[in-house]
Amino acid sequence: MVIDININQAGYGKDEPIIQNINFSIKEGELVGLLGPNGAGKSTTIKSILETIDYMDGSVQFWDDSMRYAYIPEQPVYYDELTLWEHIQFTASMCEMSEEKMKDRVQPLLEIFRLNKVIHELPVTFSKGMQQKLMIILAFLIKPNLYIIDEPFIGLDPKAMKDFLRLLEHERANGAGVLMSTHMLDTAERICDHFILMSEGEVIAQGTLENILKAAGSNNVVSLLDSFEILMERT
Ligand SMILES: Nc1ncnc2c1ncn2[C@@H]1O[C@H](COP(=O)(O)OP(=O)(O)OP(=O)(O)O)[C@@H](O)[C@H]1O
Repeated sequence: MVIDININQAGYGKDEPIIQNINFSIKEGELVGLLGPNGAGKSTTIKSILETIDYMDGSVQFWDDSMRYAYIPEQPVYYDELTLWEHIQFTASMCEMSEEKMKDRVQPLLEIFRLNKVIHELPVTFSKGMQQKLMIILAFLIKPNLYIIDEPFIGLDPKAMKDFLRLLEHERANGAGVLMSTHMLDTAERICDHFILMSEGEVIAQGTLENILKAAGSNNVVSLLDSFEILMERT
């Protein structure tokens, strides 16, 4: 087990809970998809896990204190005055990583994501996709126990997406867990082991694809998208 999440209520003010009764855990190597329409509460759930939410009643527990996570946000977050290389150095120093280890890990990533030529430039001059790649490189640099990824499928070009998923697969094989929020149900269906379907701040179904198809309860339901539509209609 990597993390156990039990959120009774959370939101942006104590009197107005936005999400309720969100309970799930993520095991080593598991990819859990957090799915739901706009406003369902996916980002609020992620903020609760990251403990950046204003109000939460519940608990978020890593299996042991030495575990750490990396968060890849949908909107890239960076320091305006630091270059790409300085971001890498700063992240490595926060993790007390040696310069040698940092270079070993980061060089292949810079090559894969084709950012070698801009290492001494400021991310503010990058395209959105390049900024997203910076977020991804920083996450893979620290090799966390848990990757928390908010909508990775918008902004990256097809090759970058393929490379990203391949690297993630490698991390999972080494025991990292992943929580990924997305609207891309066809891709989620292909890559996730577990699904959490949210609507209006609550979980309407969770489990394996088989569990979700079963919960939708129709013999004609063959895809995650179909099940989601049926389950949404019921709420
Ligand atoms: N900072 C905030 N203050 C108050 N309410 C907020 C805030 N951020 C989000 N909300 C509300 O919380 C609810 C859930 O929003 P959230 O961003 O968690 O949804 P989401 O599932 O991530 O949606 P999307 O797919 O559009 O990103 C929405 O009704 C939204 O208006």
